[in-house]
Amino acid sequence: MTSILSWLNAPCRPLDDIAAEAARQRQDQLTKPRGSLGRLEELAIRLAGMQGTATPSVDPVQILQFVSDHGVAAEGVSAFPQAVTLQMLHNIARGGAAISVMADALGARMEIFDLGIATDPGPVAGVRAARLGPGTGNIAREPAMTASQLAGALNLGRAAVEQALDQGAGLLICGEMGIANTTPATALACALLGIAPGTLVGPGTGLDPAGIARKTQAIEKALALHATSGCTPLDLLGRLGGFDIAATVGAFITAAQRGLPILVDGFIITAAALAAVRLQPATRGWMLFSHGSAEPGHRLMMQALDADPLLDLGLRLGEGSGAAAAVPLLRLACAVHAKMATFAEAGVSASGD
Ligand SMILES: Cc1cc2ncn([C@H]3O[C@H](COP(=O)(O)O)[C@@H](O)[C@H]3O)c2cc1C
Ligand SMILES: O=C(O)c1cccnc1
Repeated sequence: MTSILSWLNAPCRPLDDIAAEAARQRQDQLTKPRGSLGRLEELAIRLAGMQGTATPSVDPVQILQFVSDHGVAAEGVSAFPQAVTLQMLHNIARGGAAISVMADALGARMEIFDLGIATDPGPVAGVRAARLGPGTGNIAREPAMTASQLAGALNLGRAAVEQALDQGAGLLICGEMGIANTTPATALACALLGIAPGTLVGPGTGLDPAGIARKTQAIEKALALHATSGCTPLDLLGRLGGFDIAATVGAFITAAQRGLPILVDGFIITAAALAAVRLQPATRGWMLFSHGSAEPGHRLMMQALDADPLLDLGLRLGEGSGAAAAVPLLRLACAVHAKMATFAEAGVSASGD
């Protein structure tokens, strides 16, 4: 296992401090009061440091959409039945899901993966079959993944990012769809942060209080069973995570190693981001955080990552939708950085004295 996944330990690409400093200096010469474009300035500077260029660009935007089932759905932890995962796979592929419409509106590339839906859909136009099993194990009773499934999911995320890089991607978004996946995301975050389930658990797709109590119990059982002393973040990912979450971890670590900026989505993808940072702390430097999810535990995960989201729109969908919503901000940050006139170019006085 360790040898199959030795790439996980390869160092992340260092950020280019010289390019970031040059971008900071350019921002101060643009025709606006210094700092007046606030976080748009910061975005351009960070992207310049990641891409090692004075003129960063996030295009083409690559969305990787990971669809998979979660055995813990059997514990009644979602407001929706497991069959919705398969139905949504077809909907995403046909263009009817929120992320499908957003990707189209943004002109972003989206690749859709079936990583293991409970029922094998057979060939579906626009979907890559990369099935690791008929969903994960029920974490309240057994580990989510075998060692080879975990390695398969991590390697798949890696290969997908390598392909996106070959196609010139400028920004990575990972999305997920899989009924019940706020449960493994919560369990993983609880184990990584040492927080009790009652503090992090939330309604997901819309559980009532009795449903939230069932979900809390399922997570408590899973933690008692799997989060034993001495287990590593990789053990926790395999025992408590999901195919979607593990593929995202593999994708994020690879993006940081290969120098591709990451735009992190909501609750589930942030749990994956947390696991990636625990495995490879320097991954954090490659992450931008798109939005604060309405799922209550998201705030604590973001605090642990020292992350301040760009948007707070009350979204609680997943699919990469919150990250997609923030893409126009990144594009605007890059555009003003590259195209605004400097004080010297425009003949505008650079100071009030
Ligand atoms: C129609 C529909 C579309 C979705 N798209 C994303 N999710 C989101 O909700 C699920 C997680 O919430 P829980 O843990 O409560 O099941 C995941 O599939 C996530 O992507 C959806 C959920 C539904 C019902
Ligand atoms: O923020 C998310 O990613 C989220 C929240 C609730 C349900 N599904 C996804």
